[in-house]
Amino acid sequence: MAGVTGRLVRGWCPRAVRRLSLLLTSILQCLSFTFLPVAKFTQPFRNHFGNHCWERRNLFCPSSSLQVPAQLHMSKTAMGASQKDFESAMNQVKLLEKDPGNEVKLKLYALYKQATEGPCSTPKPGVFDLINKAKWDAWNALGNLPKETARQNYVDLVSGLSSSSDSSSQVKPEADREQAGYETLVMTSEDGITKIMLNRPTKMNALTTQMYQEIMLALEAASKDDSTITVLTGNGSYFSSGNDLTNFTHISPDEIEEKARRGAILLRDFVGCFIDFPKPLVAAVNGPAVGISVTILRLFDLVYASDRATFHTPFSHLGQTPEGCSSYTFPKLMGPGKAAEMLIFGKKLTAAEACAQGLVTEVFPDSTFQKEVWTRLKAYSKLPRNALRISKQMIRNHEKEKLHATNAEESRILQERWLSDECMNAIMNFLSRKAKM
Ligand SMILES: CCCCCCCCCCC/C=C/C(=O)SCCNC(=O)CCNC(=O)[C@H](O)C(C)(C)COP(=O)(O)OP(=O)(O)OC[C@H]1O[C@@H](n2cnc3c(N)ncnc32)[C@H](O)[C@@H]1OP(=O)(O)O
Repeated sequence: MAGVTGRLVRGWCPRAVRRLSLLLTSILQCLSFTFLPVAKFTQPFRNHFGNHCWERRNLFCPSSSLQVPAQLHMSKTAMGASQKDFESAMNQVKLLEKDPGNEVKLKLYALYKQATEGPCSTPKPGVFDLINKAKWDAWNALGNLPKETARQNYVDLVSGLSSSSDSSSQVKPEADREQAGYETLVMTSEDGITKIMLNRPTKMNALTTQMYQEIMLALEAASKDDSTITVLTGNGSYFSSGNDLTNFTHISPDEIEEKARRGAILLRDFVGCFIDFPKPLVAAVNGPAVGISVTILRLFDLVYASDRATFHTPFSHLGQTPEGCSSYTFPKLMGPGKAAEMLIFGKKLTAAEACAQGLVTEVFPDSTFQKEVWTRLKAYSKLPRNALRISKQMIRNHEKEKLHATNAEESRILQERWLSDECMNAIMNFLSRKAKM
């Protein structure tokens, strides 16, 4: 007890901890509504997708543990899906033998609606109409995602599901063979390009600890596969809303120091993977980016952005400090004044502003973003692979040591920040905003 109290006095104010604990209890009580058994949930999806032999599952599975994924597939993907591809994907969905789980079904539903009807404009169902609310939320979360992008994402998702369910009954060609499993990403490979797509669109692709782990595994796999270029992008309306602030919840006061220590190691390892990535790495920033999803961009070789994207690093607002090597790369890139506006004062940049500062390589209209980016990348992927790889490493090697040192220092400072009242109060504010809604 004395040890716990000591830690509280040093780090977290006890009143604030009690407040957080009460708040979390009430949030958990609210959330327990969503972990309902599920017979209720499957039927409406079957109505839409046909009568499959799907098991009953929970609609939302709590998935923020540090598990290594159970199964994963690398599948071929359609990067510019036609109406025919889309219709064929709809037929494939009906033939799936394995229940893909309610989370995936929600994504399929949302993408289908977006692809066929455009942005959600129907009234939000009442709070007790759980099924329709979940479906509405999933569709609404896609924002103004263009119909053609939704169609393509639908085809990509179905293609992944089909190859995963085929794998038990067929031997596939080498390039298509099942590799491992991800729950929070979709990883596909085609035409010399490996695409890693962040796949929590209803949470704006906020990064859970599981997601950091899966991205590291995916980068490791991509660094060794036979593709020429690796691309990171987001599913839905956001590129990513940065660190998932619920990473800070479910922590008792006596665990906090250890969690912060492990969080700092996770952060250092995660950013380290981008510093060391050996092949050309491209970010296709499909929508707004927040926090760490902005800072790491400087570690990419190309950053293509939709004109809908924004770039926001509200670290001070969260009682936190810069990471992703941005305390070194941003001032070097845009000068100390502009870097201070972003990193200290949290100024949000438009895509055009980020391009003017050199953070973004090129901006494309949202309506043609996917088509133009993938056409460009397909052409680049035909260039001699080894030359691309060696040139990238020549550019990166000048400052690798400095980047690793910066990364280690930023992670160390954040470890301390996470124990501060400023940080905890900011996270409480975000979570209580949710609890009030
Ligand atoms: C002890 C510590 C261990 C920690 C280990 C961590 C290791 C690595 C740390 C790396 C450091 C990184 C720092 C950062 O990235 S700082 C930036 C953090 N991000 C934010 O502050 C953004 C917070 N989100 C928002 O401001 C808004 O959600 C947003 C503007 C993005 C969108 O607003 P909008 O109104 O359009 O949509 P909603 O808010 O309704 O969002 C829809 C649902 O998604 C949930 N959501 C979105 N973003 C996050 C997030 N970052 N964390 C948690 N949840 C998020 C949101 O709550 C909604 O969920 P519900 O539908 O369930 O309400």
